[in-house]
Amino acid sequence: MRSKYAKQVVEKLKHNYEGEQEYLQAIEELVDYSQLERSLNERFVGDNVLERLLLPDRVISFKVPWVDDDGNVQVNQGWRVQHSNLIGPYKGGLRFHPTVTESVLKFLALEQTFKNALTGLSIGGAKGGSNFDPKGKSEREIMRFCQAFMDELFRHIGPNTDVPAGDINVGTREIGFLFGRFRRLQNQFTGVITGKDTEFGGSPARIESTGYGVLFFAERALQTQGSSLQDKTICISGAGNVALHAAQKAIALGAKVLTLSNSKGCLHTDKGLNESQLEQLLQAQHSPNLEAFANEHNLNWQQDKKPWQIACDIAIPCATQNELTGDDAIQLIENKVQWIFEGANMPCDAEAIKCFRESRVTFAPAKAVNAGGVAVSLFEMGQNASFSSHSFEELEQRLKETMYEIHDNCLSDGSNDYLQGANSFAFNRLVQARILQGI
Ligand SMILES: NC(=O)C1=CN([C@@H]2O[C@H](COP(=O)(O)OP(=O)(O)OC[C@H]3O[C@@H](n4cnc5c(N)ncnc54)[C@H](OP(=O)(O)O)[C@@H]3O)[C@@H](O)[C@H]2O)C=CC1
Ligand SMILES: O=C(O)CCC(=O)C(=O)O
Repeated sequence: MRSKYAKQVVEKLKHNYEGEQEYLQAIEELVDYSQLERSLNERFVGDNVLERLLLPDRVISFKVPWVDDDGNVQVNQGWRVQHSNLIGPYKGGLRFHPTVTESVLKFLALEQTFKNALTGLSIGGAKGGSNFDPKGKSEREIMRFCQAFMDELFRHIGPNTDVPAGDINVGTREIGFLFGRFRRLQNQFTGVITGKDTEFGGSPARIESTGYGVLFFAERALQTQGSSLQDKTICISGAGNVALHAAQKAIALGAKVLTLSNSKGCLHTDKGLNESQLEQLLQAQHSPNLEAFANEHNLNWQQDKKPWQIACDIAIPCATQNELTGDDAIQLIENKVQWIFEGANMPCDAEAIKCFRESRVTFAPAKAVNAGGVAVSLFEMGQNASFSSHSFEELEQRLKETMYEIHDNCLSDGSNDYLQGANSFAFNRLVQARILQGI
């Protein structure tokens, strides 16, 4: 139930940002699924804390002119949304994809702020990117685009100001190009961006951390319900960084991974993928060609299909926002799915969340489940600040402990409701910080 104050704030934002569908969707989810009424004291309302927490501090928007291989000048739009540095430097990934808009980045930056607060660590929230489509571009074109993007971004970031990282289509290669340009422009070697190659300050576990973290969270959630991942069937969507590392860890923990997918279709096997198949998929430098892989290994390839029509115990959407709709949720529920762990950011649309909550399915939101990536990014920042390094094993252990702690933070309000618990924990931290730091 929204209070009168929360209703007024949401109505105002809906009016002011009409058309920013993803941003408004994230706002409504946060307001509806948290125990905001517990914060409704005089200061919260009088200081208009809710509106101030939901609005980004600033949105930086810029043009990115770059030269293609034919010598033509192309122009894309770039953004950095610095949502909140109340509890730590702005932090969050960069996404290069034709579907990127200001609304998408505003939702991602808002979610990032709450996710980072939920970790209990000292990290603020931001997100950035461009509508640049790297598909079909040469490596030199991608490099020139990254350099042009950094030619503007560099003046807005710094190790204590704002620390970007990767996201869709921004992996170790792109981070290298971005970091190289920053270093040249500023003549500084600092931890200004995370997800770097380990040869120049990267954390040995950052690539694996989001996907592995998803599975550590799932492991803890199932343990709490007296169950385990052993022999559970899992449908995963996506075939990028998060999806493949989630699949790899799921297999290592004894589960059966039935699907992967990409924008072209879905790979399916009732037997489950094995470790060496995952190794082969992880060798592909960028999102692998799943259809060719399915043909090579005699697996089932379903063109233009999503994984959600396949019966499984656990569904882990790891591709993109709103990829799992209300109809997909109904299908999963009919097929007796028991757990949903969001690996991507906001992959379940509002209708799907409603369906899961009305059924007996356990639903755990992205801001809790996929927080392992940003947590290990913070470890990379610490490593860079102290010119030290850590082993993979040490970082994986810290990641596991952090994911268990995030899991327990979600349940700390006693509601046994991951969505409500995650939002409320993060809200409480941010509201406190907002009030204590004045107007
Ligand atoms: N990388 C990280 O550390 C973190 C990532 N996340 C979130 O996880 C999700 C995946 O990110 P990541 O794995 O890094 O990205 P990648 O670029 O590595 O992979 C993205 C995957 O999703 C697929 N995909 C993208 N858009 C669509 C679409 N519209 N329909 C179907 N499939 C699609 C891609 O397929 P194709 O190649 O065909 O486009 C690809 O297989 C995102 O929501 C991201 O915000 C969250 C926390 C941290
Ligand atoms: O590692 C980071 O800074 C951010 C990761 C990210 O973009 C996310 O959690 O969605």
